[in-house]
Amino acid sequence: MADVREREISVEQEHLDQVYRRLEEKIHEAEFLMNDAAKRSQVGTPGALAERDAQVFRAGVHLNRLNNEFEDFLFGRIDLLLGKDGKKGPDGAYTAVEPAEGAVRADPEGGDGRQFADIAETLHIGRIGVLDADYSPLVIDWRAPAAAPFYRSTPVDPGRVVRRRVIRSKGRKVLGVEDDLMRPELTAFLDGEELPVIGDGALMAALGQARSHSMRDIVASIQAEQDLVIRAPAASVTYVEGGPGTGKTAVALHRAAYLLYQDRRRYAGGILIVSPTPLLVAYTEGVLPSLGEEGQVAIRAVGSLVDGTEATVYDSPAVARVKGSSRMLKVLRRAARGALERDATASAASGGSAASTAGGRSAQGAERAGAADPQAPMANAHQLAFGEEGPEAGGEAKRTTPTRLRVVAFGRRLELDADHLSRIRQTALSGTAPVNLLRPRARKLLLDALWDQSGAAGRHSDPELAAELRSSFDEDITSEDDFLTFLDAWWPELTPRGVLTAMSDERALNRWARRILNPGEVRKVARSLRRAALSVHDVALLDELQSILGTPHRPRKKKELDPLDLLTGLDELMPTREESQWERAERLAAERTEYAHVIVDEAQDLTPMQWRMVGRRGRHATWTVVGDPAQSSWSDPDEAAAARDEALGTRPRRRFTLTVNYRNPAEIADLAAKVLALAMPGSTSPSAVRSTGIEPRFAVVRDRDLGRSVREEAARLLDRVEGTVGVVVAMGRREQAARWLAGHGMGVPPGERSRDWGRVVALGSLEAKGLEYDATLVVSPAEIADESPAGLRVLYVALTRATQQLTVLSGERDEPDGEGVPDLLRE
Ligand SMILES: Nc1ncnc2c1ncn2[C@@H]1O[C@H](COP(=O)(O)OP(=O)(O)OP(=O)(O)O)[C@@H](O)[C@H]1O
Repeated sequence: MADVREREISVEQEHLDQVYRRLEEKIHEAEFLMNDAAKRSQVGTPGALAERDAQVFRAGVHLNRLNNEFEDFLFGRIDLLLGKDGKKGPDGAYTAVEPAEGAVRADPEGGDGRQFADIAETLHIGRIGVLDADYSPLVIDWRAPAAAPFYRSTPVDPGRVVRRRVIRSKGRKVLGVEDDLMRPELTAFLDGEELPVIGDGALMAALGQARSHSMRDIVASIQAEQDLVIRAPAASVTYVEGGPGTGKTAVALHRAAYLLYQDRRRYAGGILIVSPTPLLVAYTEGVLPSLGEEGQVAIRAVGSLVDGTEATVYDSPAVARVKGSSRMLKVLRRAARGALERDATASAASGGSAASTAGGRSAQGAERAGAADPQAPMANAHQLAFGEEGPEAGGEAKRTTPTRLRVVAFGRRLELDADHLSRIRQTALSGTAPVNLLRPRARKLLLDALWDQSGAAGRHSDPELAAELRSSFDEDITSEDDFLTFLDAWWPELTPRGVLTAMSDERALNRWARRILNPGEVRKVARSLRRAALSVHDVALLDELQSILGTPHRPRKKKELDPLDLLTGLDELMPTREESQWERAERLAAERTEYAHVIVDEAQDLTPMQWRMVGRRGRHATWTVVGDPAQSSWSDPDEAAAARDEALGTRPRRRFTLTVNYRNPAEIADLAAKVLALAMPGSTSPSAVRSTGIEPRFAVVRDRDLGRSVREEAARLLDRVEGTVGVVVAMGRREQAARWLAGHGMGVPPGERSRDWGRVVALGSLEAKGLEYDATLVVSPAEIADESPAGLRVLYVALTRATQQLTVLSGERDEPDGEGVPDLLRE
């Protein structure tokens, strides 16, 4: 058998060598194109320059792909029977292909009923397609319709596939092959020799591998039910549900690569993948480059969807529940209008007037603080643990709204008092237009009121003269610095951050949240907004505020010219350089706020406000939404579902369910199923595809020393697995757990120094979303479950992270029995 294996490896090696020879030829071609393009740069006509840019762009992309060091560049092969004429299935894949009549023949001797056939075609599958010089395929791109049978064929429905082979290689060397036989009843021949079968199949080989801190692609072992999702047509909404470990994240990533391959032009508009945490972004972001796709896909954590924000702080569950709820929408709308008038009551009460007068005090500086200030205290983000409220944003100079406007025009002193100003503001604010876009309207209303007061309106009966007089009146006033300073203070340009800061004032928030939030909620939300860092839930509020406020139109800055060129007149002679195709692509990617396709991972966790934020990024997009309601950490799934439906609109949905758990061995999946039964009675868990024979371990905190027990149990797991260990604790303990694992304040015994603690990670329960480890230590199930209304579902997530071993550590609160099994996990 070893001989056969070696022989089969050398057969694949020969093929790989041929592929590399061809790739080298293609690299030379691409280099030639680049050089040729460089030469054309000598020719200066605009047409030639544009053509050169386009050519360099294409050749550069090509070279980049070919030079990319693909590990296992070639990974698959299928051996096929002679087929009927191929027909495309509804999704573009050749699934309907069946063997041709007579492709399989019965034993000529009649003997034991065995069947025989000849292999008519062999296809190699890889990360990108490579054609030979005569255009015959040496490697087929895994996303091409012809590659679909590699994934879709099963022994139940084999189609033309007799043998599916996964080829393992590193660089240019083939290391091994694993075969699955799709038609075991058949004796097949290739070039007159019987087709050999090597190994136990690729899936089991892939699943048994140790995990690292980044996810691997599954391109060599995608299963049939997953392939249906990956290749589903992109129209409307593709909706995928499946329990933990069913490959939802993997499928979502492969789908992005598939869509790009299938319609690159359409998806030049960008694909956005929304992920729940920065940890999951970091874990998954290597998958697309390994599939040969980069650039057009943005993977963003839900706390980083607004440019320039990277929120990692979590609000306490009570605060998150309010901030995530769609009740906030009305509060924000009121706040965005109310923030214009910050501290009006306070300043009126103290008799203060920040009015701008023609020769009197000016409101200078009034606009610098508070709502209009982009540098308001929240900009100063730093990491805080869940539940901590952090330092108060004190010491900020409060912006006060001027309560009087005095100007001198046409030799008369004119004045608008607080009541008048307030009426003008109300008139300007009527309607739903974005607040920042209403400033010109407010300015116009002020001028109208001053004009009325001036009495100049009746001076001329001739309409032309009257209009002239009015426009010189307006000019007179608006050219005064004091009027402009007043306007800036009275109707400042608001920023989302500024309004959020204004909402940290409990009295103000109370006004804006009247009959929407109760006083306790107002207090908590205002307090949470006074901390220095943005929370993950604040980001959706910022985004909502941005759309409520609007961005005032600013004339585009004129290109700056070199003063010397201006002096010498050279600027007239120098043609302005056209933006190159490359620069344009980069600029568009940087400016992109809407996408052609949006993929939402862990969709069950999006709050209503987050759905609104994500929805704004895909107003004209097609969608792939993957999630598992049983893992939802949001307390009110019905409210979130309504917001989701609003974001997705009336687009039709195509639903898929994934049913097999590839991550957890049966021993761990069975334990997790007990919590699922409590968290969502009646729902079924996915079936685990393998078992290890290793039961979960139940440990109990020793000597009431939680920290030391955590470290001991983590060390024990480190010794038992080759890859990573995740220690999952309640959110309130995440920083404490990191200190325990670092050994702070504990004497570290000599034996421990040799352990590789870099393989261990401490995680708050909400951060464990989507991640996986070789081994997991779940600390105090009761603590995790009690932390929020969705606590049992969060615990279910924590228990389903391990690919090999699981330890559950219980404290007193878990009420462990004699075996250490906590109350929540008993029968
Ligand atoms: N066809 C496959 N071949 C090999 N490995 C697979 C396959 N499908 C899934 N896996 C592996 O199973 C694990 C779980 O996959 P993934 O994280 O995508 O699941 P999930 O459904 O998103 O889980 P969760 O809901 O818990 O976040 C990953 O390690 C993934 O690589």
